[in-house]
Amino acid sequence: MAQWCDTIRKRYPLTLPLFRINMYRLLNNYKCIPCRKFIQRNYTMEVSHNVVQKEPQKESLLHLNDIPGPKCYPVIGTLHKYLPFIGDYDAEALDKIAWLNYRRYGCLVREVPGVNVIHVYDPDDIEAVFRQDDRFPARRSHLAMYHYRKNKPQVYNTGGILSTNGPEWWRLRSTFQKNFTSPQSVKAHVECTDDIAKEFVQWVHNRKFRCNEDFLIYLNRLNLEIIGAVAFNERFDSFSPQEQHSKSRSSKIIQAAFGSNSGVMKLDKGFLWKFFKTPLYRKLAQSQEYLEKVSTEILMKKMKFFESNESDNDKSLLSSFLQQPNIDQKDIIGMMVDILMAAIDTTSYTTSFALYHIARNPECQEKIFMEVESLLPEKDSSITPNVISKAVYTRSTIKESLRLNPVSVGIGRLLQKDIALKGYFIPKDTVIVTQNMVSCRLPQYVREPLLFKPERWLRGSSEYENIHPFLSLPFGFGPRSCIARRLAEQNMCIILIRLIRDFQIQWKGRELGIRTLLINKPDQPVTLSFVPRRL
Ligand code: HEM
Repeated sequence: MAQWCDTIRKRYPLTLPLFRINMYRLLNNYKCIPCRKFIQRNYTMEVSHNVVQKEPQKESLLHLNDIPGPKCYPVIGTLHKYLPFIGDYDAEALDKIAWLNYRRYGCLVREVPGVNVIHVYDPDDIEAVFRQDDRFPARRSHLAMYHYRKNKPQVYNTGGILSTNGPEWWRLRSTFQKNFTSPQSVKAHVECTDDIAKEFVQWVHNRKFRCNEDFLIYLNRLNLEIIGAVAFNERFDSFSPQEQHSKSRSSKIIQAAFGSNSGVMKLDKGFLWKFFKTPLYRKLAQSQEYLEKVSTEILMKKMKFFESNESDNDKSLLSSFLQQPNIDQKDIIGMMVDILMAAIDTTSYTTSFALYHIARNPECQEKIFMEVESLLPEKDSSITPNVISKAVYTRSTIKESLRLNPVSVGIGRLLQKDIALKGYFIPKDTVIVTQNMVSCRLPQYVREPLLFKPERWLRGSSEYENIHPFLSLPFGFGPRSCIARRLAEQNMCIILIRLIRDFQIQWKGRELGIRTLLINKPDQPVTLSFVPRRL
């Protein structure tokens, strides 16, 4: 204890002058207990990180309610922080709130927007959260969508893989993931993805972009085409003039995927939709209905195709789903809707940020080009799984872009067991949000964290850094992590290789920030220019 007090007295005047008076008052009044709390909150790097406890001893730990955070009132908890005019938190700027919370309260923060939510910033603690030996890791999210699907038993068996927890989630996950995760089945989609990427590059050549156009619109269309082909063996013809119309099928799917995703977090925080159909709930329901309709049509078509025994060349995920014995049509419809919801915005936003960083870092762009040129000496050489595995620099560019701009600020978990973090007792059923996006930008974890440096991920490079494995988790972690990680990384790699092989890309906008709508959306148009390369 004496050593801890010395640590505070030595370091505190330099680092936290504003809290000086309070600190000494606390030390005098409570001897070393506040000292312990203080260190737990602020100087956690110096305290033992051995936080993974098999059975945390509740009596010797601090209470959850003692975790620092915004003031909590009866009934409304900390929701007042999000109220217009009264609160200073903006629900579409969760990254900024996370910064504010970190600076105000330290690396473990408690908010109560209806339920206890603990924000975790230290990668050692993030590891402790994910290393719990859960059979069925759970999230408390997509609550309204779960409610909507459970009230439609004629269409769905469950709330779907995104929103369902427990053994029912595992039934879906263990069945569907076989086709998503095995390296062989993912590699089988390289050829068709490359064909679509080639068509897209040709379209960009012909299109002659104006500098103020939002490239995201077209990345959405591209990713709809790719996921349509890979998952359902279905083309949407999204780049045809008639499909560019806002009432076309492809436009409506893209709108419905966004309409489903964008309301999730606000609906999770609210509860009125449980009693009557609020406008946001109605928007979610309409979006889900449209995705259901399209999925059902595609499924029916595919089943007829199957019956006629013409499906031998069909390598789509849907074709393999239809051969699974322990799922039925309703499970498949749920999964198809989840795929449409989860695939388009995530991959398009991630690719937008990658292009943004690459365009703003010409040296990095040149290195990618050199790599791509050596792998594809002719522009129309095919991309193969071998090319992707050798595109090491391009892949580290994607990794670095996801470090700075992950699709979600962090990962949510509903604790399945009691745990201890930083000397606090965190009971089962508490919601944890790991704040990876903020932590990834902190200098104690990454050197020059705001610089875009793919080399920091490259083993063998002089700039390689041994980054904590739980710092950047863009696809989550463990059995509940993104089911399509390999596929998404492969798709992005193919898109980048194709675009950079043909164009020099320049950024024409201001600094790109995010709107946090479950999936972090660029906060302004993605304005790029594409200068064709001569070679
Ligand atoms: C760059 C692209 C993508 C990123 C960054 C991403 C990221 C994520 C993250 C962070 C999660 C939550 C993981 C967790 O809780 O541990 C997740 C879950 C999920 N993702 Fe992705 N994703 C991407 C693309 C896709 C695609 C293309 C699909 C579908 C084809 C997809 C389908 C899913 C599904 C179904 C889940 C829920 C898994 C479960 O709860 O068991 N994702 N994704």
